[in-house]
Amino acid sequence: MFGFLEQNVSGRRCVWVNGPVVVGAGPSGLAVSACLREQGIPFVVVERADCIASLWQKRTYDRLKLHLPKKFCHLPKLPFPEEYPEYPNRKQFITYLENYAEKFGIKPQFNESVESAKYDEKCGVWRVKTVSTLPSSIRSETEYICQMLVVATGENAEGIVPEIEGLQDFSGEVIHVKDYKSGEKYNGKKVLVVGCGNSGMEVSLDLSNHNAKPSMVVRSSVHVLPREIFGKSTFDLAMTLMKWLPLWLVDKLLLILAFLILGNTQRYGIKRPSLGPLQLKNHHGKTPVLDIGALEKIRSGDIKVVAGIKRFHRGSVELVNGEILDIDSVVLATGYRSNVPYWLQENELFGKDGFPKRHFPNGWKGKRGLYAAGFTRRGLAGASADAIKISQNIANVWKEELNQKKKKVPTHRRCISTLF
Ligand SMILES: Cc1cc2nc3c(=O)[nH]c(=O)nc-3n(C[C@H](O)[C@H](O)[C@H](O)COP(=O)(O)OP(=O)(O)OC[C@H]3O[C@@H](n4cnc5c(N)ncnc54)[C@H](O)[C@@H]3O)c2cc1C
Ligand SMILES: NC(=O)C1=CN([C@@H]2O[C@H](COP(=O)(O)OP(=O)(O)OC[C@H]3O[C@@H](n4cnc5c(N)ncnc54)[C@H](OP(=O)(O)O)[C@@H]3O)[C@@H](O)[C@H]2O)C=CC1
Ligand SMILES: O=C(O)C(=O)Cc1c[nH]c2ccccc12
Repeated sequence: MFGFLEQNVSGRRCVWVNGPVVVGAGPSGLAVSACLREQGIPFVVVERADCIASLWQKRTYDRLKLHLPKKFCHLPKLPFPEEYPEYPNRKQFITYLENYAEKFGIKPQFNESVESAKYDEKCGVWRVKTVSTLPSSIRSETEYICQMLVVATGENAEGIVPEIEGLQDFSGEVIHVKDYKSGEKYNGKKVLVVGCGNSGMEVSLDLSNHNAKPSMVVRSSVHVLPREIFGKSTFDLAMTLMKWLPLWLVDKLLLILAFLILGNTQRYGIKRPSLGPLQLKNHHGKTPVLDIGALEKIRSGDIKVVAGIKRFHRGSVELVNGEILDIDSVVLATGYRSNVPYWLQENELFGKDGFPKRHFPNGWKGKRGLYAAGFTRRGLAGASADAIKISQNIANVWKEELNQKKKKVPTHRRCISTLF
């Protein structure tokens, strides 16, 4: 896969990659790599962490389980083991991904963070610059040069930390939910959970299960659906209904069923958005909460629902309705963002928000050999769909180029002398 490897005068390693460079070794990067391996195409995977699936290994909490049934979450060419439960837990999912990487011989370049990637028009190549993330190492840099680039850095690359008045002066611990592991250490503590997406709901539940006292901030609205309806996955049911009915009608049915099972969530301070849950997910990327028990705790008062935040004080928080709550700690479950705009110097495929400008199913391919995997806002199933299309497209380009090379001298040779 490495054409050649050299040290240039400034100490930067330059690596010519025969085949695509894949940025990110999460489920999306692994899925693309596995499909490329099956097609016999060489590739290099670059990963900033020291392991595969770093979101799952390092930035998720102990009790996490997939919230969609396993048939919607496996990657291409390898279903979950039969003995896995319907909703695999975090450890099982990580084991599955490790076996996946092993099976397809995926060996990422770990501890290398991509800091910039730019298309070199003159040479017709992508220049992908990485910096070592190892703390003790001197800043070692590598430049990968390739003709195809697969962006697989994820929708959840960075935690969003909102600027809230007084937060700097708050005397207790403040963490983003990506650093939350368990409610164990919060026993007896009053914890403000900011945000009511799946993270905020599940962390509030975990805190309550560990005898902490969570208050969850709901500043606007959210759709809460039961994870299962009459023993069948709500997501599965929705997918089945969508084959026959328009989205708005499926939404109406889901909301009727949710009302019958959960009751009126508004009674507990949780307003529903005016757009239905699937329409909201499709048009705005906002995931409905699939409830695994938080609502019951809200009903019983073990999780308190509170209004938006006005400002923090040293040991308390002031809400927009004037209420003041004494709190010991804060968990910011305030969402994630893509980091693509920080490093990819391109503005045709990706927009300013770090997501492809064109929506599913059209956002996976750009120009000049650029691809986006895992930005469909459709979870793991979306990542798998991208991987299949991307690898197929790369295989076609690859085979075409091989045929052309048989006929004439490859064009990139002209450039090599100017690269160093
Ligand atoms: C808590 C949580 C639970 C979820 N549960 C489900 C679920 O049950 N079902 C479902 O379908 N989806 C779920 N999702 C959606 C989630 O997006 C996918 O599960 C999946 O992790 C996405 O894979 P990915 O490879 O696209 O991104 P990631 O898993 O985030 O992987 C991206 C990788 O790229 C690396 N990276 C980022 N930037 C750089 C850089 N500049 N240089 C080098 N490497 C970089 C990261 O370190 C990371 O390892 C969940 C998400 C979260 C946050
Ligand atoms: N078991 C599982 O499989 C789990 C899956 N996930 C997935 O991970 C992804 C990320 O979820 P999540 O981390 O919940 O992020 P989300 O983006 O879904 O939710 C962020 C929440 O934070 C709120 N918020 C943001 N800023 C503020 C602020 N300044 N004050 C008050 N509230 C604020 C938002 O409110 P508003 O709507 O008003 O902006 C929203 O409720 C989702 O796709 C989710 O499904 C997460 C956890 C568990
Ligand atoms: O868990 C997530 O974040 C997902 O994106 C999975 C997902 C894709 N489509 C959905 C619709 C409703 C709930 C979850 C998902």
